[in-house]
Amino acid sequence: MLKLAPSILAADFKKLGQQVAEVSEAGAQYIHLDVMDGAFVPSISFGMPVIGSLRSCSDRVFDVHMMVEEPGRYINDIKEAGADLICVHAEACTHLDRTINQIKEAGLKAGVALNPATSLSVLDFILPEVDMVLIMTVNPGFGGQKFIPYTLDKVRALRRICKERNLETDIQVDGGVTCDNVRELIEAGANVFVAGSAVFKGNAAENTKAFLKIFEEYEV
Ligand SMILES: O=C(CO)[C@@H](O)[C@H](O)COP(=O)(O)O
Repeated sequence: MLKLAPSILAADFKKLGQQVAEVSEAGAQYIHLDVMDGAFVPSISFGMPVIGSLRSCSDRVFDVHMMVEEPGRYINDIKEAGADLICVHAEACTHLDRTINQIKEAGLKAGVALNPATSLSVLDFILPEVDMVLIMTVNPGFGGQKFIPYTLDKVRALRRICKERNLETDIQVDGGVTCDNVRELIEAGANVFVAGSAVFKGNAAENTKAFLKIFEEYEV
């Protein structure tokens, strides 16, 4: 199933709860929450208190993207705040296997994220252990960036590897995703689509529905 994960980084923070409720009611399956520490990425966003206070605004999957050095330090706190899925960067974990296990032992879905230039080979051994791989389609740290075209080949290659290994791993893409390029991403093999600006700039409910309408073209 194709899923939309609106990234609240692009939402109007003055009315965050309302915006999260709007995209949830419009049918978005996930809410994407970008946690940034100012070290792994240049910017600082928000953390547990914000995630916790948004939890009552939506019953959708809370998909927390940790752009944080050594995210293993925060797994239990993020779970307590209301996460359903935690995605950590391979580049930010000295002990990726341990961190993935921490997430799973906490009873949450586990994802691993890769920066655009990071090779898929880092997934060789961990792939069967994760529920989702996040292929960054921009360099992480900011919303509103331009999609990096070579990441499409990376998505294609990862879907091929998953098929060869008989794995139904979710492939999430994040950065510069719009209604104009989402078909190409679907055809490349992605099935979870993070969109910040393309959802929250303008009418968030209408933009959500526009993505979901495109997804219907692919549902059998
Ligand atoms: O993780 C990130 C940025 O690091 C993303 O989730 C962005 O928030 C996506 O924003 P758009 O490119 O869709 O505006």
